[in-house]
Amino acid sequence: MFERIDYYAGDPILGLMEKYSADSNPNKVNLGIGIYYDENGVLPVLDCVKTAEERIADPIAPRPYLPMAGLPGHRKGCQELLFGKDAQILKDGLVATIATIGGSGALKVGAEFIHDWFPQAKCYVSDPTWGNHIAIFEGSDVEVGKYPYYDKANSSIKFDEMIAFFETLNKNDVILLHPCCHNPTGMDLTQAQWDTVLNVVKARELIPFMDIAYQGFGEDMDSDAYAIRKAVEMGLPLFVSNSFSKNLSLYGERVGGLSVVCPTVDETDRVFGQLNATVRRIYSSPPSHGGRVVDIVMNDETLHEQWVGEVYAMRDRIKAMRLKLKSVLEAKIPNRNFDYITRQNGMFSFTGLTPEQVERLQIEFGIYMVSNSRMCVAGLNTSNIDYVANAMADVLKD
Ligand SMILES: Cc1[nH+]cc(COP(=O)(O)O)c(/C=N/[C@@H](CC(=O)O)C(=O)O)c1O
Repeated sequence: MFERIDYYAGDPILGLMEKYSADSNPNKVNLGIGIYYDENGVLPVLDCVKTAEERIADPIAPRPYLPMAGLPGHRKGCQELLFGKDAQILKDGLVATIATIGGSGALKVGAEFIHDWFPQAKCYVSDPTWGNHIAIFEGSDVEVGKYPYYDKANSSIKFDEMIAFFETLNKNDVILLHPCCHNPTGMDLTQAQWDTVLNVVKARELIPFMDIAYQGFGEDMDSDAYAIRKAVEMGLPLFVSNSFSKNLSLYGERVGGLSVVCPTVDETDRVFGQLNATVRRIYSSPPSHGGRVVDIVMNDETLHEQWVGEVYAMRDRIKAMRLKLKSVLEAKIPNRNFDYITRQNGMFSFTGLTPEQVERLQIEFGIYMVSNSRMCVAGLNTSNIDYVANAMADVLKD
């Protein structure tokens, strides 16, 4: 019956977790999946989340279905985080926002919407990008192309090539953009470069789809949303998928959002309705527990302030690990340039190691990175960073 079904080769990122868990090496280090671990190598529960959880637990309430769009407070939290608390478009009711099953669910609903209502559109992703971007859009029968983005040889962005490529695209083509903390390269555009990109988007009437999964891990909550708010200022139509997995450390609660900025209230209503219809036919409604945590943390002023501080502490620890790794590697291999480690932003560093070197790190040292050479810097801490740097130096020297 099912003998013709293909075997699943596994996911290049999630599959690493299983390998890592099964590895008996006492020195093993997980630099694979984009998860924030604290200085003790533990996945933290944020204090603001603990408070929210206590409020949810006492008194414990029934668990009815949520609306297809999720809790209003979850949706409001997404909107104010992305566009700014006092954004005019929020006052004018020009943003259709739904709570989703993580950022992945937001991308899926967005891809389905594009497929249904912009059937001629192709979606272009950065080269390289988070692998699941391609799988999600192709899974919704949206043709996916790649735009030039990362220059491996110079650890830089192929900016002119990228702009020239965007200028060849057709009206309503979608370009999937990382507003901050690019996955997997960590290389972000400057604000001036974003202005140039958005001017081309406007001129070519492209559809910008911005996927922000690490807001707060780059510079700060507002700076990390620069591209989003600039697009709004320019009056562009805009899709934004956001994830609370990382910055609320709520990975398994599957909390995120999808927002669509529209020109008129009537169009916002139409889009909001179809987003609901799309949710209904895929997963019907989002999970309630995570939604309630998001609602409480995002809308309680004291907890929101505490949350921002906790995200910045995670951000700063990652930045400290970048500085330390760079200095240790520079000391060990003085003739090699490691500036890229501190020029990159957010959780990831694109180390430029070859697949063979990545494999050696895994087999000989129990150090797990993604095969494309992406390292999750948040997996480093003062206890393992010298071990990792020494191992990297070993494989780089040979
Ligand atoms: C850019 C980006 N967008 C969306 C997501 C999905 O987020 P979620 O809210 O968990 O559905 C991830 C997850 N990235 C990490 C984990 C994964 O691959 O699923 C990663 O890149 O390791 C991203 O890196």
